[in-house]
Amino acid sequence: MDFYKEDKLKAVEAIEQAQRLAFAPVAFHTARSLRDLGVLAALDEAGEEGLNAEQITASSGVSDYGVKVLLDMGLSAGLVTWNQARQVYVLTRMGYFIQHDEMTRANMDFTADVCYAGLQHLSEAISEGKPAGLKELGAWDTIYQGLSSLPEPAKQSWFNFDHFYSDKAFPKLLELVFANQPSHIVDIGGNTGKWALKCCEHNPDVAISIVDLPQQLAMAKANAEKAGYSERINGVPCNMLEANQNIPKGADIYWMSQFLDCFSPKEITAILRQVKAAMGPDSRVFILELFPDRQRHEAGAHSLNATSLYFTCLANGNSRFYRSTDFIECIQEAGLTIAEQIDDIGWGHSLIECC
Ligand SMILES: C[S@@+](CC[C@H](N)C(=O)[O-])C[C@H]1O[C@@H](n2cnc3c(N)ncnc32)[C@H](O)[C@@H]1O
Repeated sequence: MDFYKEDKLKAVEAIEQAQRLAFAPVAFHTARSLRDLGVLAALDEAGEEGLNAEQITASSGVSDYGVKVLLDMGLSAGLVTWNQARQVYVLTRMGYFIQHDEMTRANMDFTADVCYAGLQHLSEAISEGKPAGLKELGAWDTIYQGLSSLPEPAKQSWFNFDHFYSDKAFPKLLELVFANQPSHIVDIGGNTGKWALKCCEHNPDVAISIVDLPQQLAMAKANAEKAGYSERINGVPCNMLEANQNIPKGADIYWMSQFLDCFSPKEITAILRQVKAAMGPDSRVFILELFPDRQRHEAGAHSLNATSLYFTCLANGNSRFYRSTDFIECIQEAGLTIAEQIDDIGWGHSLIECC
């Protein structure tokens, strides 16, 4: 990956960065507290004039001690600047993004509510090949069995994170997927049914079969019913890790969005073989994934590499966001042929079409 080919830091910068990393959890929680306690909002409203500690206390209700101890760390973390002459704090651009940017919020809440407690078990997860941090959320073997019953706020943050990334990609994806007017789409790992609902809204005739674990399907079915699409969306309970007979056969499209990254390479190949066996002569497979090595910006690769460790520590212990080169090997091993790959959809998704 081109972003990472050289060591760019001089020694003095490297030791400074090492300290930033050593205290990174403190900076993280400081930023989140400043956001959630309304301190960043108060500073945002004040603009370039800034506010002194007394004014921030008056506007946010946070104690004088709280304002000063948090904002002094905020200075070190780059969230605010300090005007010595006027004794005021001023919000920086980074502070602005922590307060307002939707992607930053989705990432931060996911990290805090879903991953943070579990990540302390990372070495154990790597040694055992199991999601050793998941016990911090519930007593399941993998997070997928527990998705519909995650405790709050983890549940909300998990779904916000997942949907944030898929929602942005939907308009372009609908255009690509409906180019050949499919009448039956099988959405494997269809989750809450968001994609199925979008497809039904987009096209009045298409029918969707959502294939997912039984406990997940209840939520998808309820959503389909609520939207008035229960006749066009059906649920197929199915554990794709078991040899299945019940994946609908001969559909126009087999759709897998952010699904295959939930599995190990061996499992991905086995799942794709099952899909291939269900395909008819004109069926197409569309795989929507996020690949660290296909990102335009280093921040994209950074986010994906970090999220991979959620898979390690909390999801199932053996999956990740793969490099595209590794992923393509699984597709080829399953006997599928790649017809097209389109990168840079939404927030950095890649769509692979296979036949
Ligand atoms: C990360 S979500 C993807 C959701 C959705 N497709 C999207 O793009 O937002 C993964 C989905 O795969 C489902 N899943 C995980 N393991 C599965 C399995 N063994 N068999 C069937 N579905 C599974 C989960 O229940 C979940 O709905």
